[in-house]
Amino acid sequence: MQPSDLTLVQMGWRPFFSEQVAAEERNDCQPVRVMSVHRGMVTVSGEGIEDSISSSLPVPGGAEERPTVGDWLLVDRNTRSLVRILDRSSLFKRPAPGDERRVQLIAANVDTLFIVSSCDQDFNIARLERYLVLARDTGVQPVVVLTKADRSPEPERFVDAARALEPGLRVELINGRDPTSAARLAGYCGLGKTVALVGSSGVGKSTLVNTLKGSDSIATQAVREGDGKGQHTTTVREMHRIAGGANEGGWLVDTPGMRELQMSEVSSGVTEVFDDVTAVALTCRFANCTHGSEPGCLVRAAMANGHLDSARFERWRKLAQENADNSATAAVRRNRSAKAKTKR
Ligand SMILES: Nc1nc2c(ncn2[C@@H]2O[C@H](COP(=O)(O)OP(=O)(O)OP(=O)(O)O)[C@@H](O)[C@H]2O)c(=O)[nH]1
Ligand SMILES: [Zn+2]
Repeated sequence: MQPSDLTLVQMGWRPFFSEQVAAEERNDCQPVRVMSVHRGMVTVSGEGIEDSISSSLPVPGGAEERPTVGDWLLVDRNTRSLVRILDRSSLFKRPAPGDERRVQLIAANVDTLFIVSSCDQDFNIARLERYLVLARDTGVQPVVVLTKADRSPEPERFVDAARALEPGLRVELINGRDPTSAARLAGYCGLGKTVALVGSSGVGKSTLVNTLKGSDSIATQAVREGDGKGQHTTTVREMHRIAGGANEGGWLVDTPGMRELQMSEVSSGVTEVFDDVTAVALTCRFANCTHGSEPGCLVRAAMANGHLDSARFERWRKLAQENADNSATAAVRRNRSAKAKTKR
């Protein structure tokens, strides 16, 4: 089925977006969702429309005012030109490769993040914490998906370790190659829901994507697209329809950048995921304590008496430092683009 046959609700349209569009605006404009992004162009789907349009805004905006995968756009009903980008419910971004001072948008309007790890030597608590920080900071529901359950003699051990990370954290144990087993994830992939996957190489992300999508493989999902010069190129779609009975399926974002996310400007996520550590750190009587060798440091005292796990404290310190370093670079970037704007 082509997305153009789908209703807006099936594509993920909900009150959060429709409330942003005034009644009179609907006479001239219609909402479409970005399925993939290419140089200067985006492929979009809406009610009765599937097209490739220019990604330029009528008035160029800031670093985040560019359409990305998963975005909802308003386009002119007649010319199909981009009018504006609707506010996002969530946004994944990262420093642009090769130029850390620029920001690259990865995906927007994601509802759920599958944090994929396998029940083997790939399983790593620090890595799960990193992804949890990202999910919390972005405001996306995290679900830890443990693959290769069929290969581990004691898969429950991994489930317990993951559950211990956060009270109420969703953890699902599956065999990604088995559709019946992967169906445990159906609840997160319902009507119009958008899911993205993160996880290291080889844990089974592509396998899961293919299983959730049903029969067709990623490689066969190509979109024919005009490049504006009359020629045609074939590009890979980055939003995949998830198989679901009676068209109740959602969407899977599978864009390469999603797999290489970094920790930048995620302070609130760090605080939330490590609330146990930050709570102890707040009790420390020195405001600028490094919790190193300062005499009387309460964080070190908590570690000494077993109230705080020192390994977890170290993981927090590393992530917080990395976030601070990357956020400083991001601040420079924003400063620079603000200056460029006032010059215009
Ligand atoms: N037994 C078993 N094998 C699996 C499972 N999930 C994935 N595999 C296998 O693990 C290997 C790697 O899976 P991929 O899906 O390519 O992993 P990936 O995360 O997409 O890796 P990258 O593309 O490198 O990021 C493949 O041989 C899969 O068949 C599972 O649940 N059980
Ligand atoms: Zn201290």
